[in-house]
Amino acid sequence: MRDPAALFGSRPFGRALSRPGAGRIPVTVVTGFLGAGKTTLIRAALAHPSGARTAVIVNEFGEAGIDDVLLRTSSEQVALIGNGCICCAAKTDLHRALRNLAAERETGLVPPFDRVVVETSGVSEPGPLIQSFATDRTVATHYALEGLVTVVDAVLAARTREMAPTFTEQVVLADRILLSKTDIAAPGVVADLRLHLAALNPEAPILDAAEMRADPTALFSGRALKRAPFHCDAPTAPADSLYDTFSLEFDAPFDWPVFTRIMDTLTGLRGDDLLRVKGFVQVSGCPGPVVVHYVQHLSAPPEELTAWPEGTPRTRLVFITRGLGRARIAAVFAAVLALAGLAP
Ligand SMILES: Nc1nc2c(ncn2[C@@H]2O[C@H](COP(=O)(O)OP(=O)(O)OP(=O)(O)O)[C@@H](O)[C@H]2O)c(=O)[nH]1
Repeated sequence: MRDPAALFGSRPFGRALSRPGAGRIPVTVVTGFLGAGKTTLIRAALAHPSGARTAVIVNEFGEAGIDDVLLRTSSEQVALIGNGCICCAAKTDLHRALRNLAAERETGLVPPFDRVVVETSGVSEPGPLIQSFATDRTVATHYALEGLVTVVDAVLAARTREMAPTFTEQVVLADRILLSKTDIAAPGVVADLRLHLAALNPEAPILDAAEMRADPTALFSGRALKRAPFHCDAPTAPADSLYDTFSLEFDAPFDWPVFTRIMDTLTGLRGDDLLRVKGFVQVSGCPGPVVVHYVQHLSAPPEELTAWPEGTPRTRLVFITRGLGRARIAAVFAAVLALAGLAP
């Protein structure tokens, strides 16, 4: 591995909204639509020794924090903020988290850290977030925004850009674009996507997320931050109004085949509208939770953790859908469980 410290390095980019100065803490913002691979990227970066003194701020869109639990295994300092997007209304949560982190760092209340990574929720508009680094005096005093990295899902990008305006904003404002899931995308799709992304944002290098995860050196080297192209004085439609977000919890453990049948039914019937499902499943015979991820029609291989991270073992699933409410999803769970002779 080359010098991985450059991943979080304090070398400023040429033009920055707040110029990194002595003592300021560099901040890297990672954005990308729901399920694009932001947490996967950050976990990989934190797993490297150079990521040891990194604080992570996670903004999750959903009722229950899943990413923060996964990231906690890699960083000593993880803060979960809000339950929604970081946009005009919610950015104060980010300010508060950054201010608290700075204060706690000075008083030694938190383990020492040299840099901060902010994982935005998949539906966040990054413009107001970037702007806030220049407009909030306390934040600007303590922090220097180093870069905006946007992760783009190579399999689902075409579909996502049709349904979500935030996708385009995330690409246009990026200093680095990372293509994830190129390992499972058709080569022609990847080539077309590269052309589309290059047309949207000719300045940002388009890199492979898997390569960045293996060797993060090139991720943040020597690019200028773009200036946010708009102001947030005028109220914008809150991104979360486009989506239904809720969680479902179950006390009884699932038989794995029954759980997969439920999820196959859901993705088969309404995969287009099932934007994101993630969570911990309590599976009969497994001592720890099984971490599951679904992004529209795609499901990832489940990951079994050795122990429950917190609290009583129980299944906890976060859903982010387009027009599918809690009751409809719960009905599918109930129907398949009933077919299997089990009560929900
Ligand atoms: N095959 C493949 N899967 C990937 C890649 N990157 C991420 N994934 C999978 O995609 C799923 C979603 O990844 P996450 O890292 O949780 O995505 P995210 O952007 O943090 O998701 P949200 O926070 O919910 O918006 C997980 O199952 C990952 O294992 C990749 O490059 N290739």
